[in-house]
Amino acid sequence: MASEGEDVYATLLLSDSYLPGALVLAHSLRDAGTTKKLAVLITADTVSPAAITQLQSTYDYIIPVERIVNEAPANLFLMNRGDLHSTFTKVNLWKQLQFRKIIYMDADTVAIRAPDELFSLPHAFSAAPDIGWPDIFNTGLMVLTPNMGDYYALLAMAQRGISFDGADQGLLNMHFKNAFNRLSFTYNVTPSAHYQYLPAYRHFQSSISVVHFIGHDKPWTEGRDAHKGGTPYDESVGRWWAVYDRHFKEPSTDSSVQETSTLVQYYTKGEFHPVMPVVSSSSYPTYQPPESRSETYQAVHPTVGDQNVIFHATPASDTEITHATAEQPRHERTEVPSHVETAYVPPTLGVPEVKPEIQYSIWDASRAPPPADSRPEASNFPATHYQMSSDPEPFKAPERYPDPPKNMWYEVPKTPTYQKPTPIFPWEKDAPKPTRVFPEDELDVTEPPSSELATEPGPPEMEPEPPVTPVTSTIPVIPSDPWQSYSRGNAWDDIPEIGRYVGNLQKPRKGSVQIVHGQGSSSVDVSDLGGRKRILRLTDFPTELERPSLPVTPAPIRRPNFWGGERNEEGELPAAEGVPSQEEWDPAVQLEQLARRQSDVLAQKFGEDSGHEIPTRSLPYGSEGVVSPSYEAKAPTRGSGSAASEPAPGTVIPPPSYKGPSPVFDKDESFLSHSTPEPGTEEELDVLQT
Ligand SMILES: O=c1ccn([C@@H]2O[C@H](COP(=O)(O)OP(=O)(O)O[C@H]3O[C@H](CO)[C@@H](O)[C@H](O)[C@H]3O)[C@@H](O)[C@H]2O)c(=O)[nH]1
Ligand SMILES: [Mn+2]
Repeated sequence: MASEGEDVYATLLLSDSYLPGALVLAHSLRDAGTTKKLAVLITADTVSPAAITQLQSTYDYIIPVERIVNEAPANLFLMNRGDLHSTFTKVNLWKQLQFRKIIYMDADTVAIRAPDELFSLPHAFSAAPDIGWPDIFNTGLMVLTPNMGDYYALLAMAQRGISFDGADQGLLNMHFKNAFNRLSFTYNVTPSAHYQYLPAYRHFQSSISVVHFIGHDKPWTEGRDAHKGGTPYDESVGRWWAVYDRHFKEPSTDSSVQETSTLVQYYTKGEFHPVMPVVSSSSYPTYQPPESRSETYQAVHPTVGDQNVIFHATPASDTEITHATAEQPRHERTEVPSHVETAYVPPTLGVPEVKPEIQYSIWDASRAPPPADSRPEASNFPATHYQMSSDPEPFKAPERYPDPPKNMWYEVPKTPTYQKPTPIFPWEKDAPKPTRVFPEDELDVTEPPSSELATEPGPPEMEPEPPVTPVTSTIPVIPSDPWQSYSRGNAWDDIPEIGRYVGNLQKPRKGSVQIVHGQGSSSVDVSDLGGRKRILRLTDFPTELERPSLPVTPAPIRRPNFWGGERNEEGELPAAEGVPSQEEWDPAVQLEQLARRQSDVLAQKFGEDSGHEIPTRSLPYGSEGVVSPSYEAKAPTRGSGSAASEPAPGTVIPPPSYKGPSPVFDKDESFLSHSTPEPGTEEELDVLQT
């Protein structure tokens, strides 16, 4: 753990592919004699354990941080650097509060001299100008004071993808704007293959502290022979390789370095020469190397057919490392016995141990076809077998789980956001505070509750309106027989404000409200004002005594009849013209009259002497001599019936003709010619019955 307020050099490793850079940087600082500690921020999801192990040999602090990915990386492609999708992770530097000051250096920088003096700067943030746009700073070297204010501001920007170049340099320049302490360019010299200002370089060359290999190509991805010239860039690349060779070039004089350098070589173009442990010695045919090459050794990757090997560094990295081993100087090795077969151990699975007694393959794929009897390429891939657990013990949860992350942050709102809604109803203003009491808490209460609430309300007290007293207790005592003392009142019946409110609502309809006064009545006329207490018992119904008796048959509702006629004043239907009144209508007499009339007509038509005798016929069985009890023979008031033609009661009626009505009947002959209307609707029948 870092001591309080320590100064530290820090770099960032987002992928194994920058491992050579990170290690060369650390060694360059150490070699330059810095007294400060070295820290490396790593993203554990994209850096392999083998790389971390390698870092531990050089760095004092390995600090895992959350990877911050730019979710809107469009601007990155403007500079063709999609591989910089996660450089926002640099933001995590600002929350390393365990350090007083940090000199951050990209993993693609190399120190010519250690710039320890930068720790003494009073400024919170310092950086050197960028060669592409000198008004802004380059973020390959920054002197910063960790603080959470900048951290949260930068994090918020990063999460929104705010950066003009899609990476950290655009983001940090947008945040700090011109508020940065501008460092000399000598602290972050960024030469390129196209560097043109040679006189300046020569003039300031001796004061250069740090060189930074900006751009897609890095010294370790181009190989040691790529820049052998004398340009400023070539010279800078040479400085990098000098540090590399001091620590990682094989054969190393330092045995500890030799044991752990394989992974670095793997990510350094031209430096990887895998060792292949023996897997079998006799069961496979052997390969005899050509005589001419028997004294040299060239290790090759056995899984590919030629010597240009491309490895994907990590699943999360899109950086490719190319090894052109065919161009590399061959390493002298002991001659490999001809009977030895080899196997490949991928360096990412661990750093293979190089033991002097291990013997090597001698087939050079660049010069000869594969041995005729060799095994398939992938036959020696390592295989791991996993077995299902046969442990019968049920799973037991551990006693405690790891603590939640400490760096989670949530600000509890200081003032509650809840606001009481504005009252709508009048009673809301003086509403009693709600309380919650359980019945068992109240069992020892002997005092009955508020009489107005718990007992049957008596006659209303016509008192001057008392001041509003809020209901103090809403907890009734549970009686032995709850039905006896059950109140039909409501709490709000006793609150005058509610009475007034409902009264106002009902004002326009006051006249039609049925208010029952009387003994035992609990209702009070809402119109009965005059300074009296107005109580409206909405839920109280009148007792049986109070209720007026209802008519057995309710009076029918009179409506316009279906003939469309108006009612007369009494609401009766208008009298039909020519229709005798009910009292005057005796159906038996009418039948007789009809029959007789018909006979008369027939007699006139056919003559007395026609020879046709109209037979007499009795009335249908049971209807002889039937006279309506209410019948009183009267002269019809209207109609065509003649009084003279009416027979006296009891007269024998001649039998009717069954020829029925026919054209022989003249138009105006006096017999019943109107048809009986359809029976009326129920309403009309109601009217008729009364
Ligand atoms: O696959 C990767 C990519 C980047 N890095 C780290 O991120 C840094 C920035 O990437 P780099 O390739 O060095 O970017 P530059 O080519 O230097 O590009 C410029 O633009 C970058 C994005 O704005 C800035 O981070 C640099 O400081 C600036 O010099 C590296 O040094 C590493 O520390 C990795 O570890 N792995
Ligand atoms: Mn860089």
